[in-house]
Amino acid sequence: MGKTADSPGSGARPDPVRSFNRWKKKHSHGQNKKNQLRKQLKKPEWQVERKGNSRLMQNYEKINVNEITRFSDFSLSKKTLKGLQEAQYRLVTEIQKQTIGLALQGRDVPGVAKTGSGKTLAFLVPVLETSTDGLGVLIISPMRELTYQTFEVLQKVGKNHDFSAGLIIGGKYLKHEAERINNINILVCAPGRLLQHMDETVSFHATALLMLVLDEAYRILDVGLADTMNAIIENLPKKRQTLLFSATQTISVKDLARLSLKNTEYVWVHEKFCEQQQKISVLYSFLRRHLKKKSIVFFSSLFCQLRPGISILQQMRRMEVYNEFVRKRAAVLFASDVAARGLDFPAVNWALQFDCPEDANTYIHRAGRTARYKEDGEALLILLASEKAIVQQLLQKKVPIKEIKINPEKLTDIQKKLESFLAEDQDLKERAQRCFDKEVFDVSKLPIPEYALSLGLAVAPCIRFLQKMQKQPTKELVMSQANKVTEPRAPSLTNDKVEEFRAFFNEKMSILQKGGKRLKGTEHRLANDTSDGEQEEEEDNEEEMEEKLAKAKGSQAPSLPNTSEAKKIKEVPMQFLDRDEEEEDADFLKVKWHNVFGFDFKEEKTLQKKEPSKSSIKKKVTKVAEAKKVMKRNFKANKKITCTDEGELVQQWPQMQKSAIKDAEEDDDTGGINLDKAKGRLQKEDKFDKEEYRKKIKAKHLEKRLKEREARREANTRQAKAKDEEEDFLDWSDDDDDGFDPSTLLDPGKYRSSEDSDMEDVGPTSHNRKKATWDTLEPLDTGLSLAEDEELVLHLLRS
Ligand SMILES: Nc1ncnc2c1ncn2[C@@H]1O[C@H](COP(=O)(O)OP(=O)(O)OP(=O)(O)O)[C@@H](O)[C@H]1O
Repeated sequence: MGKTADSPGSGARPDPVRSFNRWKKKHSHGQNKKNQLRKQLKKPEWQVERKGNSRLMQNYEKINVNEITRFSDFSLSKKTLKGLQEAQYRLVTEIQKQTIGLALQGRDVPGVAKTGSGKTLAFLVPVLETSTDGLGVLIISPMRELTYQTFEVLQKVGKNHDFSAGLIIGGKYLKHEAERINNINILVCAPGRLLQHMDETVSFHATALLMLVLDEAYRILDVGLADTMNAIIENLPKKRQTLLFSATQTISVKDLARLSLKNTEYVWVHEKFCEQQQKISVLYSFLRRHLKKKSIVFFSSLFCQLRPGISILQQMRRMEVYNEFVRKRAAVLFASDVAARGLDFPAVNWALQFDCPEDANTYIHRAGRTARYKEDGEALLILLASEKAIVQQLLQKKVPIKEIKINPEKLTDIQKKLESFLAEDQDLKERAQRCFDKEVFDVSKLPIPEYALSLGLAVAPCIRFLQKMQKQPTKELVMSQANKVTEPRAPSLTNDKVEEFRAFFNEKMSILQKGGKRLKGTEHRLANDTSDGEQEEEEDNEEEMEEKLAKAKGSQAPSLPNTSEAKKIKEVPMQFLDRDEEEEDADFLKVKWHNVFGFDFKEEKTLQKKEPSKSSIKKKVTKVAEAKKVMKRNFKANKKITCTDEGELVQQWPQMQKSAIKDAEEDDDTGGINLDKAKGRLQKEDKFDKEEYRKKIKAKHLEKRLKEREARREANTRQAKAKDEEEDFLDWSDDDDDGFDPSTLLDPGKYRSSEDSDMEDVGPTSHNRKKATWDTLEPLDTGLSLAEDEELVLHLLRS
């Protein structure tokens, strides 16, 4: 019998479905076990991240600056790279290229680069790559506006990170800040408020600090903030990384020591040209480092015309200066181009060209003052970016040039020294200010603030003609318009800048003019002008500004979800981002970016733009209002008192009221100016002055006439005497009648007519003489009153 397919038998195949199910059960059981095991083995996210970070950190040492073009070329975390990409930052700027790698390697980096070169990201990227528990990073900026800006960028680029970041900007909400400041990993702040928390907030400490960043370090380390910064630094751990960023100004070696910088790499990013305001420091530093050499420093003739305080041309003409320079082994001669041609100075080590030569030929002549005959010598040309055209000319002339980078560590910044010299010496200061004289050169093409600094002037003088020039189109402009040339002369002070400054100034003024307690405080500080007044003033202003901000924010309240939140915002005008408390409890390390007060910077900005604050509306200040303001301040002018010949003390300035009518108004202390009364008083004063003046003139006339009469009388006496002598002579020559010539006698008529005298009758011609006299005699106008004439006559009669 045959087997059916269904019948079970010993050789029957197992049911595939059942066996699959059995296999599946077994396999999934194993898989579950594996999964469970895997789960057990899995590390927390933060641990994984740390591991990744340490892998990245191993790559830091391999960073090669020359190979960096994009942020992704650095060994950065995914979160930072994502943030950078989302903010459209891909390629690095020069300062970022030069500093980020060094900072990641843990070096202290003082970085100097011009404004707008991307310094903010240069320090924020390393900040974001610093993993931290507690307060790990402090970013200090000198001004409130800067802290805002920095915080905005930090918020944008670091949004994928889990740190908490906070911005404290001062104001009266110290307590509110104090409650939250401890939960911050990255703190952006201004120095004054930070120190206040260090002093007053018991729970606040920075013992775990890993990185200190000073933005605009030059200003933070300035004398005005020196005490505050020293106190802050005392509260920070010594073992930390420090990044300092500054625009154009050098950071002195002393300051670097103050911050106890170690393992420092100075980064100086410039276009390999000298900055205008550095020129003088470069020259000074060069000379200090070549004290045993003989150098000639060439200034352009223009510089000589500017009278830098030493008569350069004159000295060049003087042979003894020439001889002395030749004789000395080490000396510096300041020279103009006159010396560049022809004069032979043996053994000059350096020909230094402080001002760019007019052309390649002048360069060659100047450089030719060194390396004469078989001697060695070197030539150095200090070039500004605006003078780079000369490089091309020199290359054309086949002059070999080598670019030298200034080593900032060896550069002595004498800016402050220059400024203090000028502060002490008014004459020197005036000379420096005169350097802006338009006769000398085209000041409109100057970078004014930089040029002022290079002359030691902290503030550029007011250049009226330049402002006028900006208002009126120049000839060139008119011509260029006629020729449809679109590039007019570009004055360096734009109207926008002037307007910007004016708005800023008005705002500051309006803050000062506010009434109430605060104003009194401000006045007090102004009068006392304490040494750290600058900082206090800044913080006080900050408080005022913050009040304004609060007002602006108050008006924003309706757009907020509920009133309690709105109240919160109103109460806390500063941005203070910290971690959410609930979240903090749940996961201590995982702290999200969270804007507690729901404050939107953009909204804030547009709000400020849309709603011009009272202060930004330009107020027309009348002279009367200004005078009142000055009166309220109770300033007292200096007195100038001189001593007359008679020993009487006379007050010259301020002029005293001399009129007899010293009105009772003086006692009228109503606090304002009564214009009508003041006018009346001035008129009376004027009348009194005129009378006094007239009297003085009359007295002078009288004196003059008396003198004239005296002189005439003396002349008459002399003539009478001469006549006597003549008569004597005639008597004596009586014997010799033939020798007498009557024509030698004086013509008495002539004599008389020339005199308006009423003297005695002298002989037979007296009648004629009298007639002649009366014919020509005009009635005498003494210019005096009748009484005075009488007095004069009496005086004459008496004498
Ligand atoms: N790598 C980059 N790619 C594109 N834009 C950048 C980059 N770095 C910075 N910027 C932009 O350049 C501008 C200037 O940058 P930043 O404010 O950092 O300059 P700064 O040197 O700090 O200037 P200041 O001294 O005036 O503060 C900013 O608008 C910034 O967004």
